[in-house]
Amino acid sequence: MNQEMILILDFGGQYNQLIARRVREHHVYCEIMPWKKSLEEIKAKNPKGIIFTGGPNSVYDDASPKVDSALFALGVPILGICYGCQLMAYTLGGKVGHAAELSEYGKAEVAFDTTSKLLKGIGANEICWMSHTDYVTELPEGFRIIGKTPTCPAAAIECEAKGFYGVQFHPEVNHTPKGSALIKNFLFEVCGCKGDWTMTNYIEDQIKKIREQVGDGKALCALSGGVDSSVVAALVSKAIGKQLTCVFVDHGLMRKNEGDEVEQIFDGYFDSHFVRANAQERFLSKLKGVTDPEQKRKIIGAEFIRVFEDEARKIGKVDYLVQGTIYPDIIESGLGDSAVIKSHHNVGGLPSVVDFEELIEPLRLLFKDEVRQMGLELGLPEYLVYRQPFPGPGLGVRVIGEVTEDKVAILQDADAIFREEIAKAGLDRDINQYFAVITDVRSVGVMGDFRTYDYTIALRGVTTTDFMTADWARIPYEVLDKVSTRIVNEVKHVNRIVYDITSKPPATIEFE
Ligand SMILES: Nc1ncnc2c1ncn2[C@@H]1O[C@H](COP(=O)(O)OP(=O)(O)OP(=O)(O)O)[C@@H](O)[C@H]1O
Ligand SMILES: O=c1[nH]c(=O)c2[nH+]cn([C@@H]3O[C@H](COP(=O)(O)O)[C@@H](O)[C@H]3O)c2[nH]1
Ligand SMILES: NC(=O)CC[C@H](N)C(=O)O
Ligand SMILES: [Mg+2]
Repeated sequence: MNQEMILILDFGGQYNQLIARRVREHHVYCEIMPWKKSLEEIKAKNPKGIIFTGGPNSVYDDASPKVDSALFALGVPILGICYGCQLMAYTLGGKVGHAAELSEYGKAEVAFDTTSKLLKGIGANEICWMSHTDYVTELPEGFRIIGKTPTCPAAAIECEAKGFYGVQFHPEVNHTPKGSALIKNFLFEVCGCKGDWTMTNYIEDQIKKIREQVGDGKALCALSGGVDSSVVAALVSKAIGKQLTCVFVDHGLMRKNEGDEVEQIFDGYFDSHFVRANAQERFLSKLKGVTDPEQKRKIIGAEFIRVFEDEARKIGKVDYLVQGTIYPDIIESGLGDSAVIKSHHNVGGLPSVVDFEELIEPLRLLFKDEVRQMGLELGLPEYLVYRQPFPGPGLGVRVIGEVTEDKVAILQDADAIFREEIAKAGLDRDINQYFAVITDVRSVGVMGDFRTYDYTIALRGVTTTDFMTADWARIPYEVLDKVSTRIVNEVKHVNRIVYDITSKPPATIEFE
């Protein structure tokens, strides 16, 4: 890719993803790189500008992350944020102090010197969001102060001649209303970016790259019908057409009619081969008698791989495996110094087992909303692009206890009614994920003067942006009432409906 790019050096701050989002919002491409990368690797990226992120450490600790001072001699503009600002000042010969009594957390009004390029169009007094204890006490040579608060004398600094800027506050968060404007100024006024990052260009670049990589080889794509794998299949099929085979594994744990729907949509949809592997019985027999959630997940994950291997063998020699890995997947798996959040047991284990030479992951640097945008540009219909996520293990983690054909069928019917009513009420875009769960609890009911002893269905609906934390959705009572009435009337062996009102944490989104 030869378009202009900004490099974000990650020092372990909590908002690093947000910095990347803010930069890309201005149509400038950027990548996050761990601070440990060598000067050579940084130079090889040929960045138009570098942003140092915040971080939990203090620069005067010997063990804290540092940068090669030669970085400052590359002639590339640098913006340091919080720890990044302190690190820049420290490395260039300034001083950084610690003042526990002067810690600033939250909003502060910063008085700016608006003659600075970085502050073009920004007011003389603006609210900015702070989160620090250390601060720059002595500027390096050639620097001047362009922003201060009563407690922080160097809230913003610059060395215009070299294109070095530092801010003690966090311009990337929404609590700094003019933060986006400041980042824009850094990109356009300081680094001279043009803003040439568009999804159309990115798609073209990726298609070219994939063609070069694959040559006349063959590739395989695990296609679930979910957003990420659908978009990646659309992209790769545009690049290499018939050299790609998409394999959809129907494990019998899909939502009602979903297996047929996926087949209907994707068989012949792309210019590639499509295979539906009907593996319902294989999965069910492996899951017989198993009740432990982790064991269920492991069995499903392993069986996925077996099915996949079988399909790969039928196709012959396959050199490449296409995956819909997206940026948050990578960040959550512990890129740089950010903490590992959770490794879900899904089909991520495929490449180590099946013999592929290389992975193709063209979405690995995109955020979910960018993936959706790509899907739309590639012509995928909105209902596919805006689907709610559906976990790889499927209903296997929504049937509590042993998975049986009967319980799966009851759950599919109840879940279909719930989803139908949510859509009818126009709530499907507001609630980020919603589904039914069949609990392993049976209880006594009375229906038509008879005693029943049947299952309890739990409904779950959450609002979330990142799926790492979530709140339970305030679904209107009338909608819940309708769903409840319909399920107990239309689905046999269900006599009780409950609604889950826990957030994550302490609960998780899925029950298992
Ligand atoms: N039933 C399936 N058949 C084939 N591949 C699958 C199946 N379920 C999951 N996968 C593979 O596992 C990957 C991870 O699943 P994941 O649910 O995270 O992504 P997705 O289904 O593509 O998108 P979404 O997050 O919207 O559900 C998928 O991209 C796909 O490659
Ligand atoms: O592809 C997947 N494979 C899995 O094994 C898996 N487990 C949970 N999820 C989805 O991840 C999000 C967070 O789920 P939890 O709060 O239950 O951990 C929610 O969106 C879940 O649906 C999975 N996705
Ligand atoms: N948010 C940050 O980057 C904090 C930097 C440094 N640890 C401080 O306390 O000042
Ligand atoms: Mg999925």
